[in-house]
Amino acid sequence: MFGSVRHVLARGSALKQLSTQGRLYAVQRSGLSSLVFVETKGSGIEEGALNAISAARKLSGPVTAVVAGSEADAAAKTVAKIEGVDKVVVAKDAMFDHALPETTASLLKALQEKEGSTHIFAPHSAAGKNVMPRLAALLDSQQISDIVAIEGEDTFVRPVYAGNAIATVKTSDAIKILTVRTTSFPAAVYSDAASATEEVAPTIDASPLSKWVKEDVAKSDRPDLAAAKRVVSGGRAVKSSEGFKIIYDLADKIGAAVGASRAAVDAGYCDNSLQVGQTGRIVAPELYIAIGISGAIQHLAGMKDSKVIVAINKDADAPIFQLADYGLVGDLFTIVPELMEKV
Ligand SMILES: Cc1cc2nc3c(=O)[nH]c(=O)nc-3n(C[C@H](O)[C@H](O)[C@H](O)COP(=O)(O)OP(=O)(O)OC[C@H]3O[C@@H](n4cnc5c(N)ncnc54)[C@H](O)[C@@H]3O)c2cc1C
Repeated sequence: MFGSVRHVLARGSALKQLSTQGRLYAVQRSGLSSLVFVETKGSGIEEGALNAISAARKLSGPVTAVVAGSEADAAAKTVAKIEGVDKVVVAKDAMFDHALPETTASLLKALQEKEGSTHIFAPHSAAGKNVMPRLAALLDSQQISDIVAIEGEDTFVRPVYAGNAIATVKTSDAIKILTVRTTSFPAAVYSDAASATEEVAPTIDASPLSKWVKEDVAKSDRPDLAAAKRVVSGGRAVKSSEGFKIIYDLADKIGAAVGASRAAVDAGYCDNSLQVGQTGRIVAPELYIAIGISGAIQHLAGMKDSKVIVAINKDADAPIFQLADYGLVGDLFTIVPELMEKV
């Protein structure tokens, strides 16, 4: 089902190459260099940056991390210790808080021009997906989204059709704008040595187009879905939010994060931050247990790279069993309590 249909898409017309020729020469003369957008969380950073830095490291040339926000100086101290980062540029200004897309894109454009970067990376996170297309438009480039491998300085691999095919994309754009599927690149590690940091204050204005209102995040003591080693997910078959409790119980028993299908989320059985799939979170844990989930391609797109997949479903012909390493056919309300007794 997930055979890799490979095709090469050559992008960038001759006209476009001519129009960007000046910039192409400018970036080629100084060789490859990458800029990585690191999203800050107050004085901390979003972990996806570690995977984006690993991806950038696959190219030759220096890697510069961009840290922005009112506490960027504190966050920069963390980023400077990430292995593979050659320099951290720090834009300490409250206008960069919350990675508002238009303002952040303008910052990255200014830094690309300053550094002469050939490649700009961000995680394929909500912020990355929001900022990078705007940056691509500002730089007259085309974004390549959700890359899972890098074959060369202009050639990248990404899933298409909800992960049912793999496209190898070759771009002739002078500046490559890339979002990275974080589960496909190892997280960069921290070291004792710190790279250089440089404070910058580019002359850009905060965009009036979007403003920060508030954050409404479901609080949970369970492991974070994206980083968890084990995930237990429930589908429509749990029938209600009370029924979904069985998913939480098993997850807590084995120290797992909780996920859900879109049908379970849409029915209001659980919070939408738990949704796994094409329009939810992409996960690749060591163990994924899908309970009462049929295995629609949009769900599989978010979990098919899990190392071991266990499916519990009363329909022996459910598509999820084509992907599962272990399958239990039967009623989840019988099987899950039995399983909990045994683990
Ligand atoms: C553009 C688009 C994007 C989408 N994005 C996502 C996404 O990100 N994530 C996602 O999950 N879906 C997504 N979907 C929806 C997707 O197509 C499916 O509708 C959804 O995944 C189905 O959820 P489900 O498996 O829980 O429900 P169902 O398909 O209804 O499956 C329920 C399963 O439970 C089994 N079952 C029923 N009762 C029991 C029982 N008592 N014990 C055991 N098994 C039982 C049934 O046999 C069935 O296989 C998207 C759809 C579209 C069009």
